[in-house]
Amino acid sequence: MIQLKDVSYVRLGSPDLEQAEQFATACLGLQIAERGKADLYLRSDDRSHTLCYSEGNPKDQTVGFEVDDEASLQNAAATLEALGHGVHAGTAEEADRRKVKAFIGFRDPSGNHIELVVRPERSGRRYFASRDAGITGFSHVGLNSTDPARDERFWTQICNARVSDRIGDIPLMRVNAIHHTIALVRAPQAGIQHINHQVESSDDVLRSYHFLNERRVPIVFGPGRHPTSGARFLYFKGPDGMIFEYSVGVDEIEDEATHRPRQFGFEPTSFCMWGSKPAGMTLPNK
Ligand SMILES: CC(C)c1ccc(C(=O)O)c(O)c1O
Ligand SMILES: [Fe+2]
Repeated sequence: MIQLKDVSYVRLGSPDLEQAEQFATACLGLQIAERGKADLYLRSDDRSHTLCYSEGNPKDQTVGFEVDDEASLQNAAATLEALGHGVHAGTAEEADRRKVKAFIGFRDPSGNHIELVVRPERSGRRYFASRDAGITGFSHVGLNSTDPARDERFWTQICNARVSDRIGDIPLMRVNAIHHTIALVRAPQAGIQHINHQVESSDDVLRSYHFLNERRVPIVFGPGRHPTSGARFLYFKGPDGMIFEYSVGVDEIEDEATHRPRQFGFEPTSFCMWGSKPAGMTLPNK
């Protein structure tokens, strides 16, 4: 069994790094950690980076998850290869570019590009962004899934994710005590469905709603409150249509042994208990 510890980073291809930088710093509220030759590294917490825009095709999207050590990485590679997943062993140069000690890459059953990493770099300097969005850290991703039941089996049976709750066929899965780190959302093709950052307070969510609205950043859902994790949220669109979420107050699962996932219907009230309806996201809005 592969034991995922946490989500580590997202890498997104971008045809326009300047536009990506403008959005990430002036709207989203991330801090520039470094500008490489073709990479823009961004921070949201005490890690060296949690988002990297890389010159290229916006369809190139990767999520990195941390595993314990190099032995776990070798075991993970063997497990995945035995299941028929092509595994790429990252070269030293590729690992440097990701600021990790070592990594492997593979595709999940829907075709999402996933990396498992060992020893992602931390920063000794405190995260300090030029826009005060109240971000406390990168927290979870939504992944497109062409078959959520199949992919749920992959993530739970092979990668030790546990289902905290389900909305219709969307599993919200945890890899540690936090309610969820991965959500699988039905879609016709692979891709990252959304990228979540936690913020400090409900005030930050509402402040950002007005701030982003004034700057004509498309708000696609919220402000609202998820009945599943209990979090107050806001979703908005960034470059190349990528959806970002701020949320605050995500539950933790107190007792791993006794937690039973709840089933919610695939309807708007299961996504927002305040009555907000998604617009421009592939979620039910009636
Ligand atoms: C996948 C969807 C939109 C979703 C549903 C529930 C929660 C939550 O309980 O926090 C999310 O964060 C989501 O992104
Ligand atoms: Fe989310």
